[in-house]
Amino acid sequence: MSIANTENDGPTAPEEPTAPEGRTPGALMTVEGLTKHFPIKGGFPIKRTVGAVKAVDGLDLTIREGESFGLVGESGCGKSTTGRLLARLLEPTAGRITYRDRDITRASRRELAPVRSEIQMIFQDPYSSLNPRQTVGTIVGSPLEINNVDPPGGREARVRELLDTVGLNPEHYNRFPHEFSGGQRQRIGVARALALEPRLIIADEPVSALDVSIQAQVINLLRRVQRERGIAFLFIAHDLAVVRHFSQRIAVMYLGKIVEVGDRTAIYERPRHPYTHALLSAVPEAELELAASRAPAGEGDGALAKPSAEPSAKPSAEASPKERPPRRERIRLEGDVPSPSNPPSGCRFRTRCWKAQDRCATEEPPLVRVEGNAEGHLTACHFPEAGTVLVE
Ligand SMILES: Nc1ncnc2c1ncn2[C@@H]1O[C@H](COP(=O)(O)OP(=O)(O)OP(=O)(O)O)[C@@H](O)[C@H]1O
Repeated sequence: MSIANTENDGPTAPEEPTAPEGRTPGALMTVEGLTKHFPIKGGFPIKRTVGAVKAVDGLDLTIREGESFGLVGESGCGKSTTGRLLARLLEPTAGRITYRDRDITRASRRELAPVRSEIQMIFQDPYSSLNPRQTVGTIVGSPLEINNVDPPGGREARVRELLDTVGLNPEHYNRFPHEFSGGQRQRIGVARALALEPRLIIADEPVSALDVSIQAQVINLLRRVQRERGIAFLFIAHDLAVVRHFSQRIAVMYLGKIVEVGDRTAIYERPRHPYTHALLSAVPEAELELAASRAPAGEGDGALAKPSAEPSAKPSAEASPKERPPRRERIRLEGDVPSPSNPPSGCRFRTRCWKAQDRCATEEPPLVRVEGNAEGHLTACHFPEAGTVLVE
């Protein structure tokens, strides 16, 4: 997709997300060995567990205060399940989730109540995620009501303010979801997610169901609220151009596991895992450059990642040809993601990997910093790519 900067970011918006109240940015949520196996039932007349869908299978990651963390991978890799586990909408099979130094893995409903208000979700489908029988005012105000929050000035005033924040007319308070377009409905979802002033928003493919032109507007809205309010985001997507546009750090997921994680520049300019390389090569170069030219500057950003207030079809003028990342070899990934109920032994990607050798079938590669990787750039591969591969 191409990104048009149609959302007004506002002249006073800071360029980088900052932790609110001057707190030092640090770990907000840490996940260790997170696992979710869905049982497969079979047999007649008595149904028994005959297997398991290993949707998430030993995930380690950290989301820092105020950062936007991208999680990408093909359909069926376990991204949505991860998002729902982190929001504690699903019970993990194993592993640990720590939120602000508190282990919330097995927290009871009551213990979770204060955490739930700090962690909000935005869903993919703006049609099914809003109750068609409720007015916009009721939908956006429901988190306030459920949590018994009475903001100064009252709930209605707060909801109207939220509608204004997300670019909707506060006068539409009494309208119903069907009276809005897809993009506007997603804005309603964003307003609802903001109602309790969350610290973390888990956005599960928030623009995938929208028209390309509308996608850009919603992404720019999310970027703006992230920057202005210092909210951490877990941004789930299969589209690498979109994630680059939004996230400072990115994890690439394959069949329930993270295969590579690093800051944006490392992932896009020096991918080491063949799967990351393949995903990147599926995104047209022009889109990556365009997304890069619009991405907010952050740690590890290269010269391409200068924010641009004006939409432009060209890469950033600051980037000399020498500084631009070289073009990548095109790689066509054959076949589908194997079944998570019976993942390949060793490296799970080996059945689709052009570099696979015997060792890949017997030994699972750990997620580690490999030679030549920058700090924080981890790769799970026995035979990592040498860096960016030039075309011809
Ligand atoms: N409730 C469930 N019961 C059984 N299997 C499930 C359940 N939810 C998800 N799965 C399976 O877990 C695997 C991972 O699904 P998940 O939706 O997390 O992947 P994803 O990467 O988000 O893909 P998509 O982009 O298509 O949503 C899939 O094989 C899916 O069929």
